[in-house]
Amino acid sequence: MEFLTQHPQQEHDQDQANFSRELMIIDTKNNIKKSGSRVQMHDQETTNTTSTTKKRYIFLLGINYLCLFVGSISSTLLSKFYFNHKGASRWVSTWVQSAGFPLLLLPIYLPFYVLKSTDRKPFTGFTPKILSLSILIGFLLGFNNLLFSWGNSYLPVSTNSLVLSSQLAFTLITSVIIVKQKITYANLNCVILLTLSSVLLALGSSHDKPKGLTKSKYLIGFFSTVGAGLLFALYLPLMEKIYKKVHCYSMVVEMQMVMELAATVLATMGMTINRGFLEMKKESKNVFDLGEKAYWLTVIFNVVTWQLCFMGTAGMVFLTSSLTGGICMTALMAVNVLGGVIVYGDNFGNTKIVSTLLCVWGFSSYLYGMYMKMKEEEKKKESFIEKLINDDFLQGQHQFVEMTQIVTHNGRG
Ligand SMILES: Nc1nc2[nH]cnc2c(=O)[nH]1
Repeated sequence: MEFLTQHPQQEHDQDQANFSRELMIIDTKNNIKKSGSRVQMHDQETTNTTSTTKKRYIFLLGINYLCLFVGSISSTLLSKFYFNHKGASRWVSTWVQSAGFPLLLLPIYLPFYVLKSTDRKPFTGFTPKILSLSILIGFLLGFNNLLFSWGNSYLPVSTNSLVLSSQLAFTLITSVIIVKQKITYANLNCVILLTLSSVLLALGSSHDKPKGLTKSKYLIGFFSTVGAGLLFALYLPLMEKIYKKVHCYSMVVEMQMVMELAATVLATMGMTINRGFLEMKKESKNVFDLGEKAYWLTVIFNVVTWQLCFMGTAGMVFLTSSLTGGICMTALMAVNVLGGVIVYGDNFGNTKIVSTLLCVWGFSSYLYGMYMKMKEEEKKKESFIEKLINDDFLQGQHQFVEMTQIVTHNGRG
């Protein structure tokens, strides 16, 4: 998708309203420059380009949110499916989170070689700095995946969710520090409501202790989950910061592939050292209670859905901001609970109902705030365009008067 090549360099704004506004203003300015004083014509051109850019932006945003939505819900349900049917390997559940990276070759190569919808050859925009940063962040993501799996496997569901609920608040803090995210009423209100919602969710979850949970294992699980929450809160704004140097969405997918590759190298080293691949074989033959075929299908679907989840997250961060990405992910936690109720018949008590309502309230008020802000920006943009057009028109008139004077003067001479 080459249409987002005009990523503004100086002012990478932190929400999608500003981002699309800037894209449109750049388009507008270019059109105005190109068309000189043919005000009527370029006015039409400007409107067309602006609405096309906006439509494409919204299309891409929709696709990414769909990936995040489908990926997050299905990977959560499938991870639970794996553990419910006696799968127990921490290394396997770490590895499946990144091993699907070759799937990203499809959106990377299809547009250039098959669809021919872009002139940009894949992997051409990488500088050594961007490449090494992608690898570094990939390792960080791999380590996060490991901690996330350890926390999931050692801690009771409720405690794990309770600790993870701090992740969004961490993300707010790190994005203020790293990308200078402004704290507004809308985002603070949303972070507080979603955090409250996750805390309630955790309190309303089952208190089943995994069998054989010793104090030391509990501590390992606790600190793993705290570490995972912190790392993820670091990962989101770091990606946003790097994306300031990225000029198109295609490159975001390519960077994502490099990151997932690095995370997979880490997970594969862990798997090899800890005999994870052998464990996988054993689990498939003797442990998984639905049989070998179901085991491998579960692994494959886990691999695919985790890729959707992470690609959706990266796209959301690029198209909006790290905080909005984090908010969208957290809001999906409540949907994940509903998924558990529908698919596994989990109970849906009062606490979960209140938690879901808080989540819907937090997320919808945030979306409404963004919508209002976008409208305000659009109004500002319209008056800005009008001013540009008028200036352009007046300049054209001025030049015309000057030329007439010269011609008249020369004619007289
Ligand atoms: N730390 C962390 N890792 C994840 N991996 C997938 N989802 C999450 C999440 O919400 N937090």
